[in-house]
Amino acid sequence: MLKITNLCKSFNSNTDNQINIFNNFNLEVETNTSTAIIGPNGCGKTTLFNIIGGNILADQGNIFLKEKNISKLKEEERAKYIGRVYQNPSMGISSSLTILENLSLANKKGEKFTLKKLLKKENIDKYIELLKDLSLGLEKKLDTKVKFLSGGQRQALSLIMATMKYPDLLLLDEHTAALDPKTSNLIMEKTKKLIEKYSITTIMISHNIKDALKYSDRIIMLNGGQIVLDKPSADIDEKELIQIYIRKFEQIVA
Ligand SMILES: Nc1ncnc2c1ncn2[C@@H]1O[C@H](COP(=O)(O)OP(=O)(O)OP(=O)(O)O)[C@@H](O)[C@H]1O
Repeated sequence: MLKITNLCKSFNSNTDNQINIFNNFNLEVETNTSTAIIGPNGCGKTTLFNIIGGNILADQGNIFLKEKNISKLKEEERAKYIGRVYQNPSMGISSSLTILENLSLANKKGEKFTLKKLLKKENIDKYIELLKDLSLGLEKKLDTKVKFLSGGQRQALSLIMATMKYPDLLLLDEHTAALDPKTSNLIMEKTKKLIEKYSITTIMISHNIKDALKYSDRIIMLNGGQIVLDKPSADIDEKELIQIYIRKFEQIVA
């Protein structure tokens, strides 16, 4: 359902600082699967997400989502089909707006709206149900500004905002990396629940090998803009994967 063909991307092209990230990169991801992408710092993971999400354009190549070529669509148009949660709990969410306002904005993603229409509380029951599902008590804080929420609460809210329009693809960019271990586990479990509930095709970037294996069907290891390992998660255990990682990169991120 997601198909990337012959992707090429360089930064600072034709300068002394040219960085070649992807050179004829190809990837296919099946519908309703969960893929984890691991790989060392700077190997191109976030760049891949930025290209899929339309934050940056590829130099060459095509991206098909459900057979539709989205390569030339603007970021706002792709947002109708693609949800994203970032590593930084303040990205993808407006700190100075309330929970209700953020949810209302997410609910109108990809649509034209007026401010009056946006703030209409017509969908409040839906928001309350979604928040109740998180079991974090956020449904009682609809009028609280997001800047007063903890990192974990923000990531949970970001998850709801990224999935409430049932995207064809969910991109999780190290979305628990800034959280303490307990909160990280909590958010991973909430993520799993949401993905399963809505059957969302997901790609997750993680430096946490354990989580990558536990929460995905497929593991892809990237290096130098190339896939150097591609296996069903069930076919590899944590120890083996860490050993491969060390062998390939001579560094460990467990
Ligand atoms: N807009 C940009 N302009 C110039 N160089 C960039 C830009 N975005 C990314 N890069 C470079 O491209 C390379 C890949 O970056 P990217 O963020 O995709 O790596 P990553 O695998 O996500 O790393 P990490 O695990 O640290 O998040 C890095 O060398 C980075 O400095």
